[in-house]
Amino acid sequence: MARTDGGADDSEGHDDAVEAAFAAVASVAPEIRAGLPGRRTKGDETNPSGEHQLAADTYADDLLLEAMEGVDGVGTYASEERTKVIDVDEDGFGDGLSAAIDPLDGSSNLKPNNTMGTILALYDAPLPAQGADLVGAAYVLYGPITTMITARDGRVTECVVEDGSRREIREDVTLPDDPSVYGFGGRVPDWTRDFAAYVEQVEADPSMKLRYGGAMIGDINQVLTYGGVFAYPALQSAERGKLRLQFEGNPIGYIVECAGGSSSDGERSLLDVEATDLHQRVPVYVGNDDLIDLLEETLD
Ligand SMILES: O=P(O)(O)OC[C@H]1O[C@](O)(COP(=O)(O)O)[C@@H](O)[C@@H]1O
Ligand SMILES: [Mg+2]
Ligand SMILES: [Mg+2]
Repeated sequence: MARTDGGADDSEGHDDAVEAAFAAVASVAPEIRAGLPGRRTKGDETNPSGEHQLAADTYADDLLLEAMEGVDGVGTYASEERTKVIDVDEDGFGDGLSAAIDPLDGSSNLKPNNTMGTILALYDAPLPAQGADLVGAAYVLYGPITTMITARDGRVTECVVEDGSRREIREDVTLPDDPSVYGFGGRVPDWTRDFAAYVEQVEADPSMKLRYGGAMIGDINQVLTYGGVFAYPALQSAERGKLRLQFEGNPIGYIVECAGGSSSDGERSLLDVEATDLHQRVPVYVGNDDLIDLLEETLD
């Protein structure tokens, strides 16, 4: 399902802060990328979701915190790698937008040298916040080239990141009408019966090809490019799935909805899911409207 307004509007004057936050993430993207060699192994420390952190996860997190501290209009910083929200405004009162960041998305892809990303969500509300309070979201894709997708006010733009600056390569990015890719996470035997029934229907369409890369950002960028559906579903062993609402589900739902697609937790738009905890998980289904409608009908 898609919300009709694609999240909160930007009329309350956050334009400069949203733009500055996008620029700040772009500015550190080359440094994050350059720091990846030598930070590819897991350490003993775990993040608040209980996953072992790579040196690269915490390295990227530190750089992004520093970058957000310099952004006027951003009041707080939270990330997948930290337990608590941090005040980053000059006065230390946390006034301004809330930035929620997945510093490295798909970090288990670092060992086999595959695609990864960085995700930014900007909420006009204290964290944890509902997706409907988003005023902007973005991601960086560390692929063969570094690109960045930004979304705000119902519009999505794709840029190449060069020397820490963005050069626009595609404006008004929308999902193609003739979807051709799908990527579904979780072990197949762990899928629910209803989700397996959905997959069967998707696979019955001869124009649909499997593309699953183990980094949501890589898979989402394929959906934005070719049209289709990405899911990290509710599992028999984990009814809330794997991905995190504040750092992953909400910003990706917002971006896909701004690009004319739909998002769902199985029942409703991701942007309508109640936020109860900073690190709460949520099943994520995003893609072309028809494919998400079919998903919601099948899971009903
Ligand atoms: O290894 P799995 O179970 O396929 O999980 C892959 C999924 O988990 C993630 O890596 C989770 O993100 P993090 O790397 O930020 O923890 C997604 O990017 C990806 O879609
Ligand atoms: Mg992630
Ligand atoms: Mg991560």
